[in-house]
Amino acid sequence: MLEVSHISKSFGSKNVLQDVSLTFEENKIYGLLGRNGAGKSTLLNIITNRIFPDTGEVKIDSENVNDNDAKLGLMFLMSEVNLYPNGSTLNQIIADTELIYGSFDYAFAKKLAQKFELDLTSKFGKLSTGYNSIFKLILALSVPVKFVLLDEPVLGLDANHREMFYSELIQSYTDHPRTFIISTHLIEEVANLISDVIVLDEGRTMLDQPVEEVLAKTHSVVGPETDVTAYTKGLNVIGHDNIGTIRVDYVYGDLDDRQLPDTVKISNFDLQKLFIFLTNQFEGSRHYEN
Ligand SMILES: Nc1ncnc2c1ncn2[C@@H]1O[C@H](COP(=O)(O)OP(=O)(O)OP(=O)(O)O)[C@@H](O)[C@H]1O
Repeated sequence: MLEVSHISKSFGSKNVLQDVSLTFEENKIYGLLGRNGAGKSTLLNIITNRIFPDTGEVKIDSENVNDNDAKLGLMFLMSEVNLYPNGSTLNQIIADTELIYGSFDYAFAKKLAQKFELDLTSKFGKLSTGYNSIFKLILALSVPVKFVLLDEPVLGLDANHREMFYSELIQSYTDHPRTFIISTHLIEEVANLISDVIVLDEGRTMLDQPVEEVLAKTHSVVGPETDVTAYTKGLNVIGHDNIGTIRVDYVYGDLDDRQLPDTVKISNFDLQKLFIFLTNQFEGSRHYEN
């Protein structure tokens, strides 16, 4: 179990993370969502000890990860930052990675390189943006860690390669279950992949729940405007659409046993819509978990 407790971090006068506490359980796939600048990369960097929080701590199985090689070796962070020398070949970087992590799934890495048509004798610095991501993803999926953290994993990948990556990730997870934390803006693409969703908003935890539970609380209420607004009065309406005389109210939360008029229909809506409405709400109506 990976635990983040009361993490706060400022850069100058900007509070980037404010009292963030999260628990990442074994063998789950977490989607870490948030608008630009919400603090996602900062959080992933703090978890993996690349930067340090002002307050709070990160623990794996109750042990602080700070300067703790045994615990840090259980995590791998793939991010936009290039940690590898431009002049090294991909094979050399793989060998170095094996040294750091103690072992490496060469067969799997080779299979992936073949599938993505990546030549492992290429120099790292010569890779295109997409292939730079592909190589780092191959590393992330081939190292023997318990926690794989992916920060914008599909940056620069074309649609075919993104599909391939998602299916390889599912296959790899099925073969060797472990915990994934995936920070992404491509919510629709990961919606069927993730088991739990975390939304960071302006450095605070807005949502931290299993996807199934979250979706069960989404209700789009459709019908004639007066009937819809009368029905949703007092409910947590987080957004609405008007299509001519038809109104859709988007409700997040449990519905009570109020009478549903015949003219009004209710169904669930998706994670991306929920994310947009939640992170667009007026300052005063935003609800945080901390
Ligand atoms: N080293 C730094 N020095 C100063 N400010 C920083 C530093 N790193 C991050 N920030 C600021 O912290 C805030 C959060 O950045 P962060 O990269 O964590 O957000 P993010 O959620 O990953 O955003 P994006 O989705 O745009 O990548 C931003 O306002 C950013 O400018």
